[in-house]
Amino acid sequence: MLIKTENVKKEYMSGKKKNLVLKGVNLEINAGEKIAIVGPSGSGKTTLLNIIGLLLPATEGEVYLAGKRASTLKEKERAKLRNKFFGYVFQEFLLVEEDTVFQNIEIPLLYSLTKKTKSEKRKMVEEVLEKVGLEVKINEKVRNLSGGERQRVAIARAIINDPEVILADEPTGSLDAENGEKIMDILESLVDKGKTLLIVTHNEAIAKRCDRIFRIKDGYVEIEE
Ligand SMILES: Nc1ncnc2c1ncn2[C@@H]1O[C@H](COP(=O)(O)OP(=O)(O)OP(=O)(O)O)[C@@H](O)[C@H]1O
Repeated sequence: MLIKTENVKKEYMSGKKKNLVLKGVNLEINAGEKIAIVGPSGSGKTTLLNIIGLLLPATEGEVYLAGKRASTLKEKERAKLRNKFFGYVFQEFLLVEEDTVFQNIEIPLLYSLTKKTKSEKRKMVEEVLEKVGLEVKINEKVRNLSGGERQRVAIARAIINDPEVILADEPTGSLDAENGEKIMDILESLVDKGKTLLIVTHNEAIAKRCDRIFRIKDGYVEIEE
């Protein structure tokens, strides 16, 4: 088992009122699985994804990543997991508009422990761009790209450090059906090569393409095989 959550709870404060969004989530995810996280707006999908991805602390409960207890990790180990274990794909892309596709994708390499030469970096960026079918745009500025192309750049950046798990928050949300399907094709091809995928989606057609669906309802997760 690659990822496990044990009785994960998350409470937010909105003003003086407490809002218990996750009331006790128990999940087990195996390597190579394709999981959709679905549920109504505000049900806690992004919250759950971010807790699993070490971007947000749980109020209670525990997350295990490759057997390690997340709560006991030192900051350095957490940073390493964020950089190497997870690849994050968000809807808002978080790309640098004025920079080229190459410059945007090499960013995670700048934070990696093993320093790369310029030509090594170029080769790695070319390889991931080939995986997402965007080689020809390597020197294009991001601001000149379409929504679907931007999402492909975001995926390329997420996989450049060869993560084990891809966490995707509504990666098809801003795209039309055809481009959304194409992005899903790319994510599926990565799973075929051994990666694990957790994808938050409102789109039932995208969810149906996954091995299992985690449906958040009233703070708990119902699992559909
Ligand atoms: N930082 C925060 N502080 C207070 N409340 C928050 C915070 N982040 C999220 N919430 C609340 O927690 C609930 C769950 O939010 P979350 O973004 O996880 O839902 P979601 O299922 O991903 O929603 P959507 O489908 O609309 O993106 C919402 O009611 C939201 O307002």
